[in-house]
This record gives sequence, structure tokens and C-alpha cells, in this order.
Amino acid sequence: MRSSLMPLGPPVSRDRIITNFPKWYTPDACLQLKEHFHGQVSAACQRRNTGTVGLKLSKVVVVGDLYVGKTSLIHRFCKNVFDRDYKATIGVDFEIERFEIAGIPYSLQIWDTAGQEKFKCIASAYYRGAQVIITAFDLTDVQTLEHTRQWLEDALRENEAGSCFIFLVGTKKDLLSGAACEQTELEAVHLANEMQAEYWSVSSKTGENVKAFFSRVAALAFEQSVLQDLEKRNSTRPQVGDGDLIRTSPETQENKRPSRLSCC
Ligand SMILES: Nc1nc2c(ncn2[C@@H]2O[C@H](COP(=O)(O)OP(=O)(O)OP(=O)(O)O)[C@@H](O)[C@H]2O)c(=O)[nH]1
Ligand SMILES: [Mg+2]
Repeated sequence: MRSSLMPLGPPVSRDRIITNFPKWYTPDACLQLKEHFHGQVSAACQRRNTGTVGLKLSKVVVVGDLYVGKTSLIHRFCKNVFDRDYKATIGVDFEIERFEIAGIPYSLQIWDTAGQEKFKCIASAYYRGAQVIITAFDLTDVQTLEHTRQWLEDALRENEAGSCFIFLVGTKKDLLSGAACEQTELEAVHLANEMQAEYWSVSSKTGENVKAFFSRVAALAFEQSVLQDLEKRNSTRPQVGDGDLIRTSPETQENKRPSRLSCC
């Protein structure tokens, strides 16, 4: 297993540079409606006062039934490839993807898990410590949507309550259109709200929404990491007087989620 500290590497590619807060897929099932980074996060980034955030790997775990397209989604994003042939994932695999967000280096460690029942016990050993859980289903197979509840429950069992961002992702968007797509998306949005998840439809074959989706994942995880780092340093250094302290006023809409997620 690799260390959670990353050495400094070459500059990230242009399409991994995030300057503006990426938008949701649908406002009906999104984790945050706001369109800008949290004020304290922007200020910390401008001052390069983001602590160890730039050195850490944030863990993202992708779960869901076999054949729904988990590996294809990760490979489309990380390698920009699509393979029509199915090769079942055995156990787990991971990719590390480097970003630059608001001028700060940031890395995601994206874990691809096996959907096949016989590999589930191997895969579930890697759920722990996830900052983001992505539950994937196949838009053309409604049963796989129903199964996402169970996948999420299993992944959450290994993590602290309220500590993870949850995404529900419908895959193979290229295979569905019109009323059928709308109907499935409606059901998925409903379930996403139950799960307190953000919903996205993607196609790994065409690449539709794949970069936008992972940019959103990275930005939300980054923002949370910076806020947690500020909060941690604030609580250990209560006398710091340069304006970096996090206010303890009642929760605003903007800072609500990160403080609930402070145990991540
Ligand atoms: N048309 C289309 N096919 C897709 C898409 N994504 C995946 N597939 C196909 O669906 C099949 C399964 O994809 P995988 O990514 O291997 O599925 P998986 O969820 O990783 O499966 P396990 O590793 O067994 O859990 C493959 O044949 C892919 O080519 C997509 O967006 N569109
Ligand atoms: Mg796979």
C-alpha cells in the first residue's frame, strides 16, 4: 500500500486545473448549490495557507453491481480510453489523479472495486477511510439502481457516519435517450435524495460528463479537506491572530456540510 503522502511531481495537465467551482449535474439532487469556493477556502488558497492538503491523497471508492461500468468510468477519466470488451475487476485496483485546484495541488486516489459477489469481501476491505463514495448503476438496467442502496450501506459501514460525500452515478448514458432516460433519471434523483447523494448521468463510451463529474468530486473533496485542515489548526492554535481562524458563528448554508463532515 502506498503512503498517503505524495512527493511533488511535474505540473498537472491543463484539464486537471480547476479555478472555478464546478457545477452540479442537476439542482434536484446535488450536494451543494453554490457556485463559488467557500470564502475561507478561497482566502486560504490565495495565501497558500492550506496546510498539508496539497500533500495528501483523498480516497474515492467506486462501488456498484458487476458490469455497470465502474472500471470504464475510471479508465475514461484517468486514461481517456474506452474498452468495449468486459474484463471483470478482481478484488480492487486504484488510480491516482492529480489536480490543481485554486492554485493548490490536490490528488485523488480512486479505488475501483469488483462488483462480482465472490470478490466482495476483498473489495470491502478497502472501503475504510473514504472521503467520497461513488455508487454506480447502469441506466439501462433498473435493478442495478435498486442495488445501490445495499452497496452504499456496505461502504458506509466501514466509515464514520456523515463523514463521506456520496455520489450516485448512472452509467452508459449513450445507450438511453428520450422518455426512457428521463424516467430512469427521475427515479435515480429520487433515490439520490434518500441517500443524501449527488446525482450524475455519464457515458464512458462518449466521455459525456465524465470530466465534469470528476472535477466536481475533486472540488468538493478539496474544499472539505481545506476546511478541515483550517479547523484542525485552529483548534490546536487558538491564539493565531492573522484572520485564519474559522468563525464559530451558527452554521451558514455555505459551511454546513464541511463541519458535519469534520470527522473524515
Ligand atoms: N455503451 C456503453 N458501454 C459501456 C459504458 N461503460 C461501460 N460499458 C461496457 O460495459 C461493460 C462493463 O464495464 P466495466 O467497466 O468492466 O464494468 P465494471 O462495473 O467495472 O464490472 P466489474 O469489474 O465486474 O464490477 C463493458 O463491456 C464496457 O465496455 C458506456 O458508457 N457505454
Ligand atoms: Mg471493473
